[in-house]
Parts: sequence; structure tokens; C-alpha cells
Amino acid sequence: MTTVLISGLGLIGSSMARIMKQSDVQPTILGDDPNDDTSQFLLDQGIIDERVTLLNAASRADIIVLAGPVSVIIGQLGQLVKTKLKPNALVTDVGSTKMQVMAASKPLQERNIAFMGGHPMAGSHKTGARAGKEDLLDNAVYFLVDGSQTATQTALFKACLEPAKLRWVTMSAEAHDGLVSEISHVPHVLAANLVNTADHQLKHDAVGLNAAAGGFKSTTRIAGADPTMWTAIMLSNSEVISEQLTSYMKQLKQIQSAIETHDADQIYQFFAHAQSVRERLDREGETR
Ligand SMILES: NC(=O)c1ccc[n+]([C@@H]2O[C@H](COP(=O)([O-])OP(=O)(O)OC[C@H]3O[C@@H](n4cnc5c(N)ncnc54)[C@H](O)[C@@H]3O)[C@@H](O)[C@H]2O)c1
Ligand SMILES: O=C(O)C(=O)C[C@]1(C(=O)O)C=C[C@@H](O)C=C1
Repeated sequence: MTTVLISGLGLIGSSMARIMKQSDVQPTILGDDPNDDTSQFLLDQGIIDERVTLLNAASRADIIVLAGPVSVIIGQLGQLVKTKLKPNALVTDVGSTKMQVMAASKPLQERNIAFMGGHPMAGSHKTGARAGKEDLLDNAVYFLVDGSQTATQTALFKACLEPAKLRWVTMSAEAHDGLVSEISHVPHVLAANLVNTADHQLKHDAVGLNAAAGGFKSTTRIAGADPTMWTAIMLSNSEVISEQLTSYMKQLKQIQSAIETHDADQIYQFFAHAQSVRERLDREGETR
């Protein structure tokens, strides 16, 4: 019988618990979350089998999944070093950044505890266990960053998540943080900035933002995401995000200049390139 302890039972942690319950592994799921309402809801739904605290129950787990905000994950890695674990236990996480997490896991790995970094590339702007879903991660890319895990431990973890039909991609923490900054972290900054700027500019406009339709709403859906989670991500990948924002601002200045000078050709190329990339993305999504 496999026992999985999930710490952080919000959107991602509770979705993973739901998926694991559907797997052939049928693990016993121990859940740790400071939120009483969340924990009771998941117990009532049979999504977790027992409410525990991470440090009290860590010694019972074959797999420990850290699924709180990145800042919490980093703190917990420090606490787990001083905690008795099963000799074959695998510790893993779901945090959206990997360089700081992998660095924080070093002392644990030096104690011969297996650690593997992880990050499912799916989610939502919604948070909490009630927003979690059994199909949230369906067909998503799931990044893995090698630590000190064995092939057997990786296989057991993958078997627990088998119902989601994940696309496992292994890469270094550096490559992960660069890539994910480009396709997730920077877009979250831009979406929030669009909303804040429009709100500021239209403050005294009687109709204002209420007239916003699909264009504004679909480009800014992710601005509805949780500020605690995104503050932790920004602080944890600040250098890379800042560098990419510099290059983004350079590109923005180029299109601004083309618009100012009525350079129709450059403006057309700007939109035509984006359109073809975006359409390719949709096509690839449909064939999956
Ligand atoms: N939201 C997404 O789209 C998404 C996608 C992939 C990965 N992630 C990553 O997954 C992690 C969780 O994100 P989420 O969207 O599930 O957030 P969430 O806010 O829905 O859930 C976080 C949970 O962690 C709990 N928590 C807070 N402090 C804790 C502590 N000290 N010990 C145990 N639990 C604690 C909270 O009570 C909450 O239930 C983050 O690291 C995030 O970067 C998020
Ligand atoms: O779909 C969303 O709303 C998300 O924000 C999911 C999303 C992203 O695509 O940026 C958010 C954070 C992650 O670490 C991975 C996925």
C-alpha cells in the first residue's frame, strides 16, 4: 500500500489528490493544510483519507508532495531535513520555479533523502481546493528536474498521476526557469499591468472598463490569479523575469515606433507573425 502525503491542498494539491485517487496505485492520501475548511471539505469528499501535519506524518509517507506557495515549499524543505522519513521516501514539489527549490533541497539530498523537482504546466487563475478538478492536468506538460530520485521512485510517482496522461519533460532548473518565465511568469506581469493601466487611465470614464469585451477579458483572465502565489513566484525568479521584461520593453518600443511613423509594413509583419505562431499553437493543441 502506497502512502502519499500532500502538503498544500489548494488548486494543484487537491487536483493531484483527486487524480491519484483514480489511479491503479490507489494510494492512501494524507493531507496537510492550515485551512480547516479546505481540509474538512476534502475529507468529506473522500479526496484525502486523513488530515495530518507535514512534520508529524512525514515518517509515514512513501511520497511527499509539497504543493503550497513556492516560499512555503522552500521553508518546508529546510524543516524536512530535520525530520525522520522512510528510507525510500521521495520528496517532490509542484512549485512554479525550480532554481531556488532545487537549491533548498540540497541539504535533504545530502542526507540521502530522494528529492525530485516538479511542475505541472496547467492550472487556473482560481485558487483553493473547491476549484481543484480531477481533469485539471489532463494531457499537460509536467516538468521534472532531476535531483537524487531513483527510477523506481519516479515510476511510482508517475503511476500515481497516470490518469492525467501527462507529458513528462525533464530539464535543468535553469532551463525550466528561463522557459517558464517566458511562457507564464512574464505573461502574468503583463496581464496584471494591462488591467492596472486600463483601470488607472479610465478612472474617470463613466463607461470605462465595463465596456471591455472578449479582447480585454481573454488577454487579462490570468490577472485574476492569487497575489500571494504570484508574489512568491516573482521573488523566486526575479533575475530571469527582469531580464525578459527588458527585452519585452525593447520589442514594445519597436512596435510603438512603427505605429508612430505609420510603418504599415512593419505593423503588418508584427501581427502576421503573432497570428501564425498563435494559430500553430491552437492546431498543435487540437491534435493532442
Ligand atoms: N495555480 C496554478 O495555475 C499553478 C500551476 C502549476 C503550479 N502551481 C504551483 O503550485 C503551488 C500551489 O498553487 P495553487 O494554485 O494550488 O495555490 P492555492 O492557493 O490554490 O493553494 C495553496 C494551498 O497551500 C496552503 N498552504 C499555505 N501555507 C501552507 C503551509 N505552511 N503548509 C501547508 N499548506 C499551506 C494554502 O492553505 C492553500 O490551500 C504553488 O507553488 C504554485 O506556484 C500553480
Ligand atoms: O491557466 C492559468 O490560469 C494559469 O495561469 C496556469 C499557469 C500558466 O499557464 O501560467 C500558471 C502557473 C503555472 O506555474 C503553470 C500554469
